[in-house]
Amino acid sequence: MTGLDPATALPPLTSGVWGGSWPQQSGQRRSHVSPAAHAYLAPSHVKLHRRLTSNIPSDASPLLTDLLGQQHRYNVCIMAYGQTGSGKSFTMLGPHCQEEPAPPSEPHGDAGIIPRAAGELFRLISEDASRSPEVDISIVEVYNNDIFDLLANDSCRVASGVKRQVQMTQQGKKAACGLTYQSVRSAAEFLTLVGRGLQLRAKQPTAVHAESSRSHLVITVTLAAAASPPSTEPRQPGPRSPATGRRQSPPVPPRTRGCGLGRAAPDPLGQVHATLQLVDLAGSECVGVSGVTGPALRETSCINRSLAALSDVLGALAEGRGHIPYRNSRLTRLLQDVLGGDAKLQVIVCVSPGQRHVAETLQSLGFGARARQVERGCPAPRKLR
Ligand SMILES: Nc1ncnc2c1ncn2[C@@H]1O[C@H](COP(=O)(O)OP(=O)(O)OP(=O)(O)O)[C@@H](O)[C@H]1O
Repeated sequence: MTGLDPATALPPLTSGVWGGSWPQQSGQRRSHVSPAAHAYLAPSHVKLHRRLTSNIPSDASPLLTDLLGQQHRYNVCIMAYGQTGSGKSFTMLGPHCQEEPAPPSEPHGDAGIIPRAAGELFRLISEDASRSPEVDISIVEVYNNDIFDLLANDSCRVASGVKRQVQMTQQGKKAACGLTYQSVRSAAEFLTLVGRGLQLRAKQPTAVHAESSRSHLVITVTLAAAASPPSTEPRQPGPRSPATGRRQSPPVPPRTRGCGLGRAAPDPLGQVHATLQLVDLAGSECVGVSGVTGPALRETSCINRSLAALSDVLGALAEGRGHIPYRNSRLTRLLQDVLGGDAKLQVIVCVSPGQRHVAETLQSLGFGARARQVERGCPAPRKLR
């Protein structure tokens, strides 16, 4: 545990949703960002997350309901932001967040947003068997301003731990090409894949955090019309995980897509109805405090630069500038569609209560305030076919 300093702790911060509602019809105004889409503006959702309390927001559920709405559907992105060691991975993945996340055992327990979202997603899907979408996930990390596909079934990766780099496209809204998408049919399968991706995620001990994530983790879930009716054949159970003892999913062949991340759009492999992105950002870091040198220093520099680019994008969106600097970093390029596009975006700001982290805390709160000021097009709901 890091970043905690009870002796000098600041008074508890209030936890709550800022600007968490969508505008009424009368309050809507047109977007500067995507006028062609005739989108309407709505505040980003920004939540202040306080450590050492029941700190896992359990209200990802309404967003998932939007994702699978009966009448309309929206793309959704939930991201955790904060200084290194402030609890982002704990918030997104839950305790033991370097391993396969555990499904929530109780409603107000410590399970992270990602296992909660996975459970809720499949619960909602099971409620309406008539419209069972095909659920695919991709997992990438942005490391040293490069994008790596953590699900790539690459013999090179198995042999040497080298991850496959994903090429960026030059134009259009799609941010990455050639990503591996794996089909999942249950929350357990979903979390098994997340666990697999996490094993490859770059980590490095620093003076602030012994298991500091050195990359931004982006999990993208796409929901598409099922290509064929669900099979009635009973599925063979998979082998048990040696680490958790839970059953693993039997292997489903992965596939790659020409373009993976982005807003719901027709796709060569099926009709994508909605996209959910779950983002555990790497932590902002003061080099003097984290004490990193050598390659870790380069990582820190890339993390800080990409977070600054993210902040710049939010600033430009908040001010309604004509040019939004998405291209200044791969992270913002990858998240372009959810930042300036038609997704519902929830930002969770993680802060440490320690007095010695007050500068970073203020910086993080500034980021949250900036995100909250962003007013984008109220997503044009996706009509169901
Ligand atoms: N609410 C909490 N209760 C108990 N322990 C927590 C809580 N939040 C975070 N921790 C612990 O604090 C440490 C740092 O948390 P975490 O790894 O989530 O930070 P982080 O913000 O993701 O850091 P980095 O950006 O460096 O990866 C971990 O050991 C984690 O288990």
